[in-house]
Amino acid sequence: MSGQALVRGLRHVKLISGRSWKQIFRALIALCKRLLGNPQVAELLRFIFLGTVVETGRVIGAKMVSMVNSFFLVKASFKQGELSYEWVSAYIDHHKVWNRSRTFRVVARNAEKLANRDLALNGADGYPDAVYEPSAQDPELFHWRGKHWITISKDEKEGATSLTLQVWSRNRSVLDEFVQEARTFYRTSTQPPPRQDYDWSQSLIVGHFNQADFSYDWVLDYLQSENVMADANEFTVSTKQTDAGWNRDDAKQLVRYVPSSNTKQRLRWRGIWMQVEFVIGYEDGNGRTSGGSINIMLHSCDKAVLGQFIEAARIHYTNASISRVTVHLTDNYGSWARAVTKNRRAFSTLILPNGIKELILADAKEFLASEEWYTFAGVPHRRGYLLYGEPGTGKSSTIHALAGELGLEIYFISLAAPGIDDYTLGRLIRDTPSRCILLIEDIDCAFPSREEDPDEEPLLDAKGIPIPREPIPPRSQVTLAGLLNVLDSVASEEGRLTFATTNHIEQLDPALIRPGRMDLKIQYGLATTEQLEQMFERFYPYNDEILPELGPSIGCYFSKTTGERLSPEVLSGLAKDFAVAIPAARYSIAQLQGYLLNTKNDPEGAVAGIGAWIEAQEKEKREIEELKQKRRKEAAARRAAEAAAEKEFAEATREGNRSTDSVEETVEEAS
Ligand SMILES: Nc1ncnc2c1ncn2[C@@H]1O[C@H](COP(=O)(O)OP(=O)(O)OP(=O)(O)O)[C@@H](O)[C@H]1O
Repeated sequence: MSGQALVRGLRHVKLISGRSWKQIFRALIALCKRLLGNPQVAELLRFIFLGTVVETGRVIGAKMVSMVNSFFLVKASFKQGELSYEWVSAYIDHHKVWNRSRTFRVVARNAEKLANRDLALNGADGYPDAVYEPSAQDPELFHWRGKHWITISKDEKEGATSLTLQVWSRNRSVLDEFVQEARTFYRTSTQPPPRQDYDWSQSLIVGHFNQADFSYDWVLDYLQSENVMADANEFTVSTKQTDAGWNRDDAKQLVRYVPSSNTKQRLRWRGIWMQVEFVIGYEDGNGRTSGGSINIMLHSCDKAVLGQFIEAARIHYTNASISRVTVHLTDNYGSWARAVTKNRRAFSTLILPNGIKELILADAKEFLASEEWYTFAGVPHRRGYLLYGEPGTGKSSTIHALAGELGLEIYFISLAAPGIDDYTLGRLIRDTPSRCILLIEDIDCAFPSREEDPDEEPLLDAKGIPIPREPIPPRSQVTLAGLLNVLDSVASEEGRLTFATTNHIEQLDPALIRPGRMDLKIQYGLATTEQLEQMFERFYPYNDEILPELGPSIGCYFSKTTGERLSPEVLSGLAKDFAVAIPAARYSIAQLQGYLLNTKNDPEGAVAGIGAWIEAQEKEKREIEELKQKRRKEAAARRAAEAAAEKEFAEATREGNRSTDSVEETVEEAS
């Protein structure tokens, strides 16, 4: 439009002000005619009209397509991280939907473990195979059950994958059936589900078992028996026999495959898939691990299944421990750490003076069997045993053998262990089950001690009066009051056998060993002649079933001089010679066991060499005694010198004070 036309138009607008509507309308029509007469304006209006028609057509077309879609298509999307994604994904993999695809991501995997092995280029040379994994791609058409067409597309956005299904059907039930079938396929598949990092606690049952809890041991043991490591490919190789691992029961196996931290294994248990995650704890200064856990994700949302699993684990554990004794140990933080299991020690292998073994066993059995009586009589159902005496005389061995005999687990507490104080001791005891053996070793370390040595020079003060010695502070943070509290607590009333051992009964407070806390006190002494004879017979038994031609074996020994097999009579004679050759109550069984281990297959040699061994022992004892005497004398001389120096200093100070006083007096007199 030219500038003149615009000016003319505006002039016209001015003219219309104050006129009637009819005149205004006429003026507008005249203006439009004049504008339409302009070819550029006419062109612009034509464009606007055409654009409006095309856009309206497009919108109507899209609306119609969407109407048709919603009429003939059912659409569903599945997002990775959801269990439903896994169902559909596994199902379409199984139906090889992606095999016709032409867009892949090539990865290196062990083809044997793949659900869709057809997508792998098998090598079978022990090296990973090239595997074609379907990647985000154009939709695939899947002819499901031969009658329904489903378009499947896979999208990857910001690392998250989703599947979109479009079912070509008027009926939504086709989609329902498809999802249902995928779900059933996944649940019943013999192919392990892929390892998952997602938190599915909303849809599946997840159980956490902490190392500090006893259920951890049950579950760990059970999982090993169920061969949970079968599909693992990440291990920590351990040669430590205390580490529970794969091949644990094979004694010949030198290395064990312990699950690596945070590895996830799949296991099918009674038809239900479960994913097991091992979280390995940290190792404390004593080489024990704590803080670990086992997390189990059951492919079920029935809580009862978890209960059944735990019960199965518990029963398995109990059965397995019939031939073994479980010892629970504490960690540095005052909690029960993982248990160790030891082979059961036969009660018959204990060599104790006549009747002692039988007495302990009968007493413990009677106690366990009389729970009702205790309740009836209103007496706390607990029993305390104090085993005291020289080191190496069989106190700990008795408790281990008894635990095996009674099928009880041992809860071992060392009062001197770091982290054990009154509070943690109480907590530990509360956390033990009823019917177990609570073993408190070296109970004396909770008390201040002072080893009185009769030969030691008494320490005298300046006036020559003996100074009482400072008691050596206890090695434990547990106080007597704390210990008594724990022994008397309600938690100790549930059929628990408390065993305490000490080498120094004289250091124990009488309150601790009174009946009710320590009901049976048994002294363990150095080996008697009778025990020595029994010990020899245990080391060199005579076994009729072993033929001499089979060579030396347990129960078959040959004379070094004649080469003949030693008869039972000869062995019995040797046992007597051995026992009388050793002074009674002079050596512990542990010491003699050490000696006999050197002559395991040579009973004659054991008897022949015992004299020299005793001589060496006595010589060693004498030397130690002499060294002790020497140290004592040195210490006494040092103390005497210190006392003399102190005395001299005190006298010099007194002398100095006297002379100062006399100088002051002289000065005063002079003034
Ligand atoms: N009376 C015994 N019968 C059988 N074996 C024994 C006996 N005494 C000691 N032994 C053997 O000696 C070793 C040490 O024994 P044990 O640990 O039971 O002694 P202890 O009295 O508990 O010693 P400590 O007071 O030092 O703890 C074990 O290998 C055990 O087999």
